[in-house]
Amino acid sequence: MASPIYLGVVGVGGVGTAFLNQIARLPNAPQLVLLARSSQTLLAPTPAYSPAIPAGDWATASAGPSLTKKGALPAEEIATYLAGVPGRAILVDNTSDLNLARAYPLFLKKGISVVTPNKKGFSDDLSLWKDIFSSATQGNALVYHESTVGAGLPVLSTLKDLVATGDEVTRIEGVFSGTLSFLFNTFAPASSSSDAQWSAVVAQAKELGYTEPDPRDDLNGMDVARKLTILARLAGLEVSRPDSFPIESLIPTELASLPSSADGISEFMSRLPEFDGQMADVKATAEKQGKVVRYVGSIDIAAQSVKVGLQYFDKDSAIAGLKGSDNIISFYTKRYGANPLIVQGAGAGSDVTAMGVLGDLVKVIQRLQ
Ligand SMILES: NC(=O)C1=CN([C@@H]2O[C@H](COP(=O)(O)OP(=O)(O)OC[C@H]3O[C@@H](n4cnc5c(N)ncnc54)[C@H](OP(=O)(O)O)[C@@H]3O)[C@@H](O)[C@H]2O)C=CC1
Ligand SMILES: N[C@@H](CC=O)C(=O)O
Ligand code: NA
Repeated sequence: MASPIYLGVVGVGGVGTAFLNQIARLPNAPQLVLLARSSQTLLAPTPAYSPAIPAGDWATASAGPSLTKKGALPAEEIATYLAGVPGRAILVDNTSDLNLARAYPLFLKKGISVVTPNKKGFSDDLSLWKDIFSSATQGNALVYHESTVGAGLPVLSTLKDLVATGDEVTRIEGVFSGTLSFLFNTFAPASSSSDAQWSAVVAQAKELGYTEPDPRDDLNGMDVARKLTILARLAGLEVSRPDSFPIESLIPTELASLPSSADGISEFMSRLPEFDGQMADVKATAEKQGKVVRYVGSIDIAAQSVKVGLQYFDKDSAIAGLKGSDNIISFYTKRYGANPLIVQGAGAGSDVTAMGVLGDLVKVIQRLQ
């Protein structure tokens, strides 16, 4: 008989909330026994791990007496709790926390599978990447992270299939940031004119839930660099760190040293309008050449090079014509020849990202049973 599956979810922000709403509508969903945010943890009482937490109505249930409430728990304690379930356990990490990602090997060695849209663990030191996958093998657990690149778009599954079936991937290129796509498509559209100020569009992208918890992680190019690091590693390149190649930042120099705290984010957002002229100049330079500016990335496998930054594009090109938060990712391979395999669609947003996380969860459940 199949083992019952139990779920621990960390993070109930934009993606976490959309994920919980989607799983609440899933038939035969696993039992949700742990739900944590930065300062609180909700647990199904042990030893029975019952009653479970209602995914779609956890806030109401947390006010009642039947669930255990604690403050923030260290990763070790979460892992010990999940390792004790009477079945198989899966951790869904819907945070962007590097420290939690650093604990994935601990979870995996205990047999707890990991599903996450959090890029940090897969794009930080190469040693962590190796530790994650060797720990999964050791613990007979699974790791899925489709939403770390292109949100819910089938980017990693496509690349893995190309590699696993023996195709030779030579180049991967495109637009990898939903936020930067939205910013440039709105601020410098190819098919119309726009009076939008850069800072106002940045605020809009944050409001729409496209940005990282700290929008500077999008504007400094690091989010794109992390995605390219993940893709390059899956394609076989041993990229040591996401900052091991040049990354063009769109953060005004004057604001570069603000602290990475909540206050630092607020000060950055409130002072950004002072520097709208800088991005207006970039846009005007492209326009003088009859082009538009876009933020793109590329990986050349043979040359072992990764590039991240601004480029000018003809107004009738596919990249210039993207809409909303769309990503476009082209895989050049030996089998596909001169016409790349292209994946395109929304590359940010809570619902599409949560879909990628839930799709991974469904795959893990199928493989564990
Ligand atoms: N938004 C998008 O379009 C996409 C997002 N992603 C990734 O999804 C992840 C989540 O993004 P998003 O939902 O937008 O972010 P949010 O900032 O909306 O939510 C983050 C959540 O994580 C919680 N959290 C942060 N640190 C910890 C911690 N140490 N322990 C427990 N909980 C913690 C926060 O707690 P609290 O509620 O207490 O603040 C919050 O609930 C990120 O890794 C992001 O890169 C990937 C693809 C697309
Ligand atoms: N902030 C990211 C979210 C998805 O990874 C982006 O804008 O692409
Ligand atoms: Na994806």
